[in-house]
Amino acid sequence: MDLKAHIRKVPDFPKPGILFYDISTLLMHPAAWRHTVEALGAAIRPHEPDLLVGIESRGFLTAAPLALHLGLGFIMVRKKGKLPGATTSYTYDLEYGTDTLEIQADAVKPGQRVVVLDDLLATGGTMRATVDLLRKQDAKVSGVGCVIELSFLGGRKLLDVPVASLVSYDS
Ligand SMILES: O=P(O)(O)OC[C@H]1O[C@H](OP(=O)(O)OP(=O)(O)O)[C@H](O)[C@@H]1O
Ligand SMILES: Nc1ncnc2[nH]cnc12
Repeated sequence: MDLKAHIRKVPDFPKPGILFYDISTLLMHPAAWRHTVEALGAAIRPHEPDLLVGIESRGFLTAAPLALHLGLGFIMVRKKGKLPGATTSYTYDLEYGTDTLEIQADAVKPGQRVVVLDDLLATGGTMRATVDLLRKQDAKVSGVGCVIELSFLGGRKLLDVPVASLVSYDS
């Protein structure tokens, strides 16, 4: 299956000069989306996760069906202030300013193996911050996965765990 044929490229979104890789067209094609979920499942199963983690918001679309497919629980990592109850948070640097991600404090038990999913890996900052957040909660991050990797941005260099991606763009 040619997944690239189902990923729409939108020039100058959300800012001039950015080429946006849009999974909306992939989500609208059930056969291609099923293939995507199954292929990600095959790629991350060897990491033997106890739980899957999705990063708000497009990471939820990726991780939640995959968790059902693999028969695993699913955990949300959200932007600050969205999760009820006690949370663990992690603040990281952006090009300008900072951002904060949160997880519910009781979501992962110490030592549990987790795999983190997102739709797309670009600079790797979001994925790296999520891995650090999970480690703050003593989770064992056994790998990460994404549908799309923008390899020219070098995101995987920020990560010290195996990275699975289904399609890669090198420019
Ligand atoms: O590797 P990075 O440079 O950190 O970029 C990748 C992140 O950017 C996008 O999310 P975005 O912040 O646009 O949020 P969304 O999923 O809610 O659209 C994408 O879904 C990843 O989470
Ligand atoms: N070029 C891009 N397309 C879609 N999502 C992104 N997240 C970060 N960079 C992106």
